[in-house]
Amino acid sequence: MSIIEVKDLVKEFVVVRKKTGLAGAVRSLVMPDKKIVKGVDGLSFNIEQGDIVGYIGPNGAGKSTTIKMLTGILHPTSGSIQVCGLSPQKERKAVVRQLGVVFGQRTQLYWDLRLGETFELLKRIYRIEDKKFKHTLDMLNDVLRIQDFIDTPVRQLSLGQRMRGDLAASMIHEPSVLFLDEPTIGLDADAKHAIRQFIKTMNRERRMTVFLTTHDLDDVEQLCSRLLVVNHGHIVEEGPLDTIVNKLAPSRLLVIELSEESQAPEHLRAQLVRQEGLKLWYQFDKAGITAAELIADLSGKLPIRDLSVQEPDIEDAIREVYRTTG
Ligand SMILES: Nc1ncnc2c1ncn2[C@@H]1O[C@H](COP(=O)(O)OP(=O)(O)OP(=O)(O)O)[C@@H](O)[C@H]1O
Repeated sequence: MSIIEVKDLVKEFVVVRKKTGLAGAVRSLVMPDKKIVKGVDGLSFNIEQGDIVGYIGPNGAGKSTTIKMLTGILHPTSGSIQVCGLSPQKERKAVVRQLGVVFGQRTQLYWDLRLGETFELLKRIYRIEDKKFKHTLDMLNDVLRIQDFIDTPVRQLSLGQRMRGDLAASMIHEPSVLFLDEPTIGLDADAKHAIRQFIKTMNRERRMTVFLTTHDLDDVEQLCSRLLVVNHGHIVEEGPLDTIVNKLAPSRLLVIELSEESQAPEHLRAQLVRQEGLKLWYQFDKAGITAAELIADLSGKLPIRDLSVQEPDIEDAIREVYRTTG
């Protein structure tokens, strides 16, 4: 059984269009002009335990709406969700014990409490015994280095410290699934690195399943074993990042620098697309020939001084998915 199962999920929001002016306001009250907005529209996917899945899509694609339904905050209009074999809507209390949730744009911490007091409060809410609590906090401190600011009120924490505090708080009750909605947004390079290390460690050592939404493709590259690309509320691509990029942008470039001027040879499975002075660019498809084979073929015919292989741009490939499914 998959740890998360989503089938034919739909979430409709009713939006009332406001009319302008006093007469318009009165008319809106008597006869509201209602419009249905589909936040999620026929969404289906499964996630296996221990996966780190990147859930990506353009603005307004339905990512946050999905996370809110998976964590029981929102009720679907139709369709079914199972998380750890439970319904987040019907068995919310039991599901919440299994989940950690972090929203990068909004803290879950108590603004007026010190970070350590927040952890104490969560300990009581989840009824965690002293020994286990101390053990988990020590482990979280090892990875997230929260000890330095554990006595600081949450309102005074920097964004990076707050984010580490949020992640620690989401892990206090040792959940089996962690939902992260843009966990690295606005963070500097060091803080991003720390958060990514934390996610990798929790996944490796505790087999924790991670469901991650992000607009930062470095998060995706460094963390995710699998991607779900959502657009207009349903899945438009899925699979490992490499597979998606290879499918959309199969060409690579071999850039060769010559030691002396030479006639560039033709090649059956690569195309000479550019030549400038001592520099040559050959375009080739990974499925047709490997870079090693092409280099071996050309090195006998050309005086090569230096070379490099340019992989396709991941952002371009992902933008292409959004464009073609938009
Ligand atoms: N409470 C709401 N009332 C009305 N419409 C909503 C509501 N919440 C979301 N929507 C609409 O549902 C769609 C999906 O929104 P959602 O916030 O899930 O997108 P997202 O993929 O998380 O976007 P972003 O990357 O910008 O955060 C959008 O069209 C949005 O306007």
